[in-house]
Amino acid sequence: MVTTPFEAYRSFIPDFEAFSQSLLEPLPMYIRINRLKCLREERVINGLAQKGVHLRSVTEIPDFYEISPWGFPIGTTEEYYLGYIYPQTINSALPVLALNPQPGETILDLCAAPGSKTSYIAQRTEDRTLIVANDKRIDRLTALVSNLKRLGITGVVTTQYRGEMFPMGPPFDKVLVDAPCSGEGRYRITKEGEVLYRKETRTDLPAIQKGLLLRAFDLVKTGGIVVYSTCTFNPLENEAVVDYLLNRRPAEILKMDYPLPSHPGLKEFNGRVFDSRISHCARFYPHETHSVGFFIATIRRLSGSG
Ligand SMILES: C[S@@+](CC[C@H](N)C(=O)[O-])C[C@H]1O[C@@H](n2cnc3c(N)ncnc32)[C@H](O)[C@@H]1O
Repeated sequence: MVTTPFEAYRSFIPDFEAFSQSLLEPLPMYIRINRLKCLREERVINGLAQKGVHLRSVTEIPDFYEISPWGFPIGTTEEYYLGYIYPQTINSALPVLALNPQPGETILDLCAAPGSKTSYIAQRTEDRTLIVANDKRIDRLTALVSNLKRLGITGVVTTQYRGEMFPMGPPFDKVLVDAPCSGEGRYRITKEGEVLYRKETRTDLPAIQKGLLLRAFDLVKTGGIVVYSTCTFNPLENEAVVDYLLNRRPAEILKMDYPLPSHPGLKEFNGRVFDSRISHCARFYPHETHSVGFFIATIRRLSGSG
């Protein structure tokens, strides 16, 4: 039996033993082909094959490929420097697919750096949407700008605000809140017993997440979409945050068909009962998706004052 820090979640994580076992396996590695620059995918497939790297198309997610061997330093290849590929885990595509960005829309990515989702939004819209990519950290925004430049993306404006205080102005069509979180979904243990991706934080993450989601909602137009995502299992950073919004604003949670296996949002946790609409949120587990753990709420702003 594998011991993990997730015993408190045993009651709701499906097939808990398989889940725990999966945390001992290395994380599969994926890339996205950047079609804004790479017009012939054979160029990438053949170029990487010459270096001993093989690609398997992830049929469920447009533009994504699993690479083998997993540990290959893909960020040192010519294909990476030319902006033809972007290393990105498959779950990270899901909030963008949920946002369903369309050319001509104005989209705010409230916690954007280093730009994995911003750049996928640009790719999905052929760089024909105006994206405002915000992050509170300048060092991470610098990485975002460098990524966008390498990928050949032009339709992005960057801003540096605490998202909770992002200035009110003309409303956006859509807002993505890929929130700072405890990152539990990235937890793995190596054969040597080393714990990967464990984050220690003294910050009150749920308080920050609630502030970000509320502001995102106020920044989107009536009928517009807010997607809230985290890579953690913790219900206090997921369902409880969405519950907080539902109690304060006129919102609807959309029931989505995600292309990877998912489970409904929880009805309750530790005796705390959540709004029944939260069952339309989606939870993703690493042993079922072969990727990191994830949570997504796709929210529509309704008219009215709440
Ligand atoms: C999960 S990461 C975002 C990853 C990014 N969406 C991507 O796909 O590349 C969370 C980001 O939120 C930023 N952040 C943390 N607190 C914030 C706040 N109060 N307002 C805005 N950004 C914040 C962090 O600097 C970090 O870059």
